[in-house]
Amino acid sequence: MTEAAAKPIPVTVLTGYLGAGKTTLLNRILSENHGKKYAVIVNEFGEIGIDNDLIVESDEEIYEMNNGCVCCTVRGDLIRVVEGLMRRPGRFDGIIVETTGLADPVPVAQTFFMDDDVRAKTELDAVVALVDAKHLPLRLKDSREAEDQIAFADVVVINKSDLVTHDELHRIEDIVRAINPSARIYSTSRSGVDLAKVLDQGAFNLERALENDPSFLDHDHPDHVCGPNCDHDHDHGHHHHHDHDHDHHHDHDHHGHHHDHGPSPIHDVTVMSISLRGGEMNPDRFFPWIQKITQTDGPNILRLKGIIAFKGDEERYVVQGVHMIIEGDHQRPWKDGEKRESRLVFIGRNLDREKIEKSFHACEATA
Ligand SMILES: Nc1nc2c(ncn2[C@@H]2O[C@H](COP(=O)(O)OP(=O)(O)OP(=O)(O)O)[C@@H](O)[C@H]2O)c(=O)[nH]1
Repeated sequence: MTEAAAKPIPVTVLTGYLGAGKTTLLNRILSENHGKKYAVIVNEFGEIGIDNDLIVESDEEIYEMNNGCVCCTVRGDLIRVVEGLMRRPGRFDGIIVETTGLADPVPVAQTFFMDDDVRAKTELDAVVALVDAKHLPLRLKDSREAEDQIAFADVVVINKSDLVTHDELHRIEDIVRAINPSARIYSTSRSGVDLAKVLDQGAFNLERALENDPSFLDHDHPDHVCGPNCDHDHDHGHHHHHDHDHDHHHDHDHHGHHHDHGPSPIHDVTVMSISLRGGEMNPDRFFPWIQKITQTDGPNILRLKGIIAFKGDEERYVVQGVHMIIEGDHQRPWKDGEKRESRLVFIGRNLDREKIEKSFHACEATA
């Protein structure tokens, strides 16, 4: 084995709340000409895989981990994927893990210390948190996750600076600094931060992680014990001392005690997702519908994203939103043999599933 191959592979964990700009940053990493090769691991939330469709096409290897409960995905799939990558030394310069917007980055980070083999061959380089400058004040009110993600990060990228004033941006910087005084903080739009400030940082600080959470390295971390229906294999020296009975569904995650502000609440079970799948859409119905729904239900829509097939349109149309801000664009031509269907996911609170489903299907093109 060459010396280069023996060097631990740096791992960058991308975190940040739903819609903050993680995939936008990932796409830059995959498209920019930096001469490095990354393996990408994406964990997504929502029943129908859309995130993978939003990642630019590139030569990089992309591993999707769909719908796993964060603790199980981390303990199972993530270790397996990383171990698989490690068997091919020299092929990658780094690993990037994009976590779901609702995930606590702590168990993801822990993975790189728990398994001896993984620990020896990888090096957690930095936890990078994306922050949506426009919606952070709202997030800090309603989502403990948003604060936890910032608190645990080594690098914080305050994104969407185009949606706020200078004064607001300074206020956001102050808030982020107050939550995490030791992080490197950058402000940008379209996740346009200099990649040299994000990758290869050597910024993860185990001592700081342990200071914030003395049980960070414990195999039996109290926060990350799985329930009885956990389906991951328990062969990592990880035993179940107590059950906290959660159904292993996609809409929950765990909180580490890495940021000291009182007892940890139960995960955010109020967040739900609605996955819609339909045929070709009539644009004259679809656009007014999506406009209306984001105006009326916007406060409850944390995230929406979809790939839409419009009748008579040769290209796939991507629609994305965060609360009332929505954007859309053609992505690429439909490929031969690709099913021309429309998929749309809403993630939010108090969403009326039946109403949304029915009105979505009413936008379908009739023959
Ligand atoms: N106005 C504005 N929009 C942005 C900016 N960065 C990203 N967006 C848009 O915000 C939406 C969400 O961006 P993503 O990069 O998909 O966010 P994400 O964090 O990967 O989202 P999830 O994976 O769903 O958690 C997309 O519609 C982006 O085009 C920005 O700086 N300004």
